[in-house]
This record gives sequence, C-alpha cells and structure tokens, in this order.
Amino acid sequence: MDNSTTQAELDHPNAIFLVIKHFSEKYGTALGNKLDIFLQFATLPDDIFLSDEEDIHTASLALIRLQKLYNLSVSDMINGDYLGFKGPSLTSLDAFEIGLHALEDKDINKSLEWLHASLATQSDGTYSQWKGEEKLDIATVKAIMGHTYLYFGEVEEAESLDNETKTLNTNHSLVLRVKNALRKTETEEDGAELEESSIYYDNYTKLCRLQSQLYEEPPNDVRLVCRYRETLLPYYRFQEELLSISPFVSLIYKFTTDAESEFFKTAVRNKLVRGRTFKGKHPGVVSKGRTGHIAWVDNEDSELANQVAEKITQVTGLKASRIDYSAESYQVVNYGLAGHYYVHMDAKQDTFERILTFLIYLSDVEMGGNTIFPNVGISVSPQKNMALLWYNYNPAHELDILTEHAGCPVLKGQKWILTKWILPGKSNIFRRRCGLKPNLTQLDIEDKMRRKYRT
Ligand SMILES: O=C(O)CCC(=O)C(=O)O
Ligand SMILES: [Fe+2]
Repeated sequence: MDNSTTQAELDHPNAIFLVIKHFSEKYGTALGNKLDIFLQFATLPDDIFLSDEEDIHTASLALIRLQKLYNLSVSDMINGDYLGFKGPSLTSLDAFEIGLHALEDKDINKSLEWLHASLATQSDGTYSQWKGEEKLDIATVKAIMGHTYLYFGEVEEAESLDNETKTLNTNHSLVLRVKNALRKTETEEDGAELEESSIYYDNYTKLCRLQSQLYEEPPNDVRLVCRYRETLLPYYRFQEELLSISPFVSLIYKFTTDAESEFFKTAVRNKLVRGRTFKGKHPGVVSKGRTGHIAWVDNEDSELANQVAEKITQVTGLKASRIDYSAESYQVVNYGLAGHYYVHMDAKQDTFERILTFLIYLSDVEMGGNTIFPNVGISVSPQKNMALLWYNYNPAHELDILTEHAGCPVLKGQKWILTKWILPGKSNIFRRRCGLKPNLTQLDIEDKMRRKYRT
C-alpha cells in the first residue's frame, strides 16, 4: 500500500483486512508495535485505530459478520463493493484464507461460499505459495471443501469433488488443519452471537440495517416528542428526543462539545485494550460477541472530563463520580473493523447497580454501528457529541429486560463511544424519587423531579 492510497480507501473493510493480513504474515499474530510503525508511514486518518492484537482470524470473521448482517454477496465483497462503498478487491488467495478461518469457526455455510468463490476467481489453475509452507493448489482447496461437505453430511457433494480430484486423503498440512478444526467441540462462550436461524436474528439485522432512523415505525405515543430538557441550572437546557417511555430511552443532541469529545479519544490512544465480557466469577473472556477496544478515564484526569461529569449531573440530577461510588469511571470504546457488541443488558437481575447508562458518541459513523434496542424497536445512528441514555431498572428497582441492546457492526468509518454508568452510590439513591403510586414510569419520576427544580 503506497502513500497515494486515499483515506477513503484505507477506511474500507478490505483495506483494513489487507493491512492486517500483511502484518500477520510478516510478523505472526503477535504484531507487537510493528503495526504502529507502519501506521506512522501510512497516511491513515487520525480516527483510524488498528489494534496490535487484531489478527487475521478476527479480521476474517469481521468481514463475514458484515457479510451476514448487511446481506453482502461474496462476489461484491471480493470486488471491494460494500453497499456502494468501494475499496480494494481481494484475490482468490484472500478468499481462500477467509473461507479457512470461517471453517475454523465452524461457520460451514460461509466457509463453503468463500472457498467456492476462491476457486471461481483463480484463473490459471494455480495458487501462489501458501505462507512458505507447501504449495497450495486447486486439488487441496477441493479436498478441504470435500472434508467440509462430509462433516456436513453432504456425501454426494463430497464425492463429486473427490471424483474430480481424488485427493480427499491428501496429507497437505492445511487439510490436516481443517480436519482438526472440524473435530474440535464447541466451547461455550458468553455473549456469543445468535444463531442465524433464531427468530431474534431477523429483528436484530433489520434494526441494524436502518440508516439514520430513530424508529422502526413512527411512534404512536404522543409523549414521544422532541423537547427541551431542563437541568438543575435555570436556562441551561438541552434538546432531548424521547425515544421510549418504558423503558425510558432518550437522546440528547449536542451534549458534548468537539473539544470534550476529542479529549477522550486522545486521552486513551495508548491505553486501549481488547474488551472482555464477564460471566459469574470467571475472569473476563475475549468474546466474539464483543469486539471493541476499551480504556477507562476518571473525572479527575482532566478538567474536561470533570466538566462532562458535571453536565451529566445537571441533566440527570444524579451524581456521577467514582469517588463517592455514584458512578463508574468513564469507559471509552473504539470499535475496529466490523466492531460490535452483541445484544446484552448493562445491569444484573439480583443486584441494583447501574441505574442509568449515559452513552455519548464521540464520532459519527458513516455506515452501520447503530445502537439498537430489539425489544423496543429503536435503532439509533451514532452522531458525534450526541448522548443516549436509559434507565436499566424500573422505579420499583426491578431490572427492565426491555433494555436489552446492542452495538451493530461498523461498516464504514470508526465508531467511538464514551459511557458513564450511574450507580446508586451513597447519595443517588436518595436523589431519585420513588413515586408513591404503583406503575409509575421513569418518565413520571423525571417529570416530578423537574417540577421540583422549578420551584
Ligand atoms: O456501542 C454501542 O452502541 C452500545 C455499547 C454498549 O452497549 C455497552 O458498551 O455496554
Ligand atoms: Fe451496553
């Protein structure tokens, strides 16, 4: 890749895949700081961040995630056409490699699609050298496909490939690798992606594909309006879009300034590590269901960080500091190639912890990357400096399972978010009114509190 490559091209999923592939071939999967050195020479936009932990396996699976979610055809992807977002094309060897990684991930359908496409796009009957190992040829690719069909119980398909090649028993190292991968049993994983056959998957993909639309259907509740949200200070107010009454979900436009948003991205540049999901007492695991890179920032780290926490307090009436346990530190997340966070809840059933999620978008995302609430039919397209907030519990302190949400895979551009989780702490529990009547919503409580501010 030379310096004349345009920024748009470097932003493209294929370009990112090719950079990662290039570096994992040269330096193995532990890239160390080699990628950083490369990036100093390449004219990458400031916002693009490639992690040194990203490897060819995750990059291959990332492309497949985009393929499934946005319903892309393999041939369009090979030609570098992602819903009209054009970039570098892939070779038949790249397609083979993606198919191989899909196979190791037990994604048999997608694997066969890529392996077939690989065969269809190679022209002269030979593949180039396979990473210094044995030579890769058409017969080996067909043998791999044959074993895959056999695993799948498609004996006829396997036999027809074998009749063509008589190579099903080849000892090529890649065939052995595939046989091994197919033999391995699945390990259970927290936050794993849903089965594509699941009834929830359709709803998920539909919401993720919505571009810059807030609702699946126009709201029929007259309370869902755009309004001014008053704060603890007189005349200090924000434009707020109410997206759902119960659970309470709303958007606040222009919540942060550019300087505030940029501060958080710069502050974490050398601190980002691969996000993990936690299950019970087990240590965090790197999960396919969550692929962002995260870092933490404290209010005390900078005047700007403190200022934003103050604003959160102004808007919510709740304290937002780690010192008095009224909030967690800020979490900054950068989603890389096809980065996403699969459907989950921020709070738990048996404890009363993250009362409110206050999420701030630190970047626009050109395509994909929506935050969606599958149970409520909300899909929010990220907009720099905009905040999205919701209460995870109802006023009776019961976990609201309708707050399940997800961050959709990013198709174009970089997605940065900043999250402040508000906790009961020592004082928030008393700041927030309970409301004496049953069936009150968080909106009712908010309105009660706001009336109090005015008096
Ligand atoms: O990235 C998003 O849009 C959602 C992130 C999220 O749900 C989380 O970090 O808990
Ligand atoms: Fe979340």
